[in-house]
Amino acid sequence: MQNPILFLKNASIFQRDNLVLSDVDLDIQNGEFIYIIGKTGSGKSSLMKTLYGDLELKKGEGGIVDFDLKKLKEKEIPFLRRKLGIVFQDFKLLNDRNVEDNLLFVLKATGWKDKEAMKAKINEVLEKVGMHTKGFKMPFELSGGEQQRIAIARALLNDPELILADEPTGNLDPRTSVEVMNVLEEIHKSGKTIVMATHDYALILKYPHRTLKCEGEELFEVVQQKV
Ligand SMILES: Nc1ncnc2c1ncn2[C@@H]1O[C@H](COP(=O)(O)OP(=O)(O)OP(=O)(O)O)[C@@H](O)[C@H]1O
Repeated sequence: MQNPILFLKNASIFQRDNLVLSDVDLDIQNGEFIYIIGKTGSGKSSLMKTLYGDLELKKGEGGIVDFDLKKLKEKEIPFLRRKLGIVFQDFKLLNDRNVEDNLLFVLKATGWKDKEAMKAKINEVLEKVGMHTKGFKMPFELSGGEQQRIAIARALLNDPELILADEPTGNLDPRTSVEVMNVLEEIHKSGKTIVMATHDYALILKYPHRTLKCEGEELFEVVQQKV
């Protein structure tokens, strides 16, 4: 078997000094789509934050896209995040500039210089999420589902191997959630690995994938019927 794109071994997840999850063992292979489910406060976001370096891995071992989470230094975090695409529940678009400039901002911040290459990349990611005609729009002129699609496009800018999506449909109505989920499914089919935290059980029944549950300070795999 190849090296996992993401693993945790005997890991404990903390918020400050409070233990949120203990003895977490996790192995995710390239190309998988994984759900992390669990009630509010069960630790889904804390787990995701540990994976993108927002919370320190204080106990246990962990690796993600060739970075050692245990040894991760503050100055390495931006480089880790360039290899990840991160999608949040609340989109986090910059409201003072249009869609294209939101994407341009990220490209420039991550070292892109060539204007034509940046333009082509922006078109490519907008095309992928079906938003290529909306580049001139301001974020507040878009619906929630459209804003999330732009946020997904933004996550794709640096060709990440792995996408971490924390409740990406949490602010969306059921129909819009399905639209956004279809976009994530397409991205998965193109070969990307996706880890998605959600408490939307309707979605995971409609789009079944390996599912891990946070409960009682533990993370364990569940079969769909018991979800
Ligand atoms: N910044 C913080 N400081 C201290 N404790 C926190 C912080 N953020 C979360 N917690 C606590 O950590 C635990 C896990 O929270 P977390 O946000 O990971 O849960 P969650 O499963 O993502 O919940 P939700 O579905 O509501 O987002 C909770 O008990 C929460 O109160």
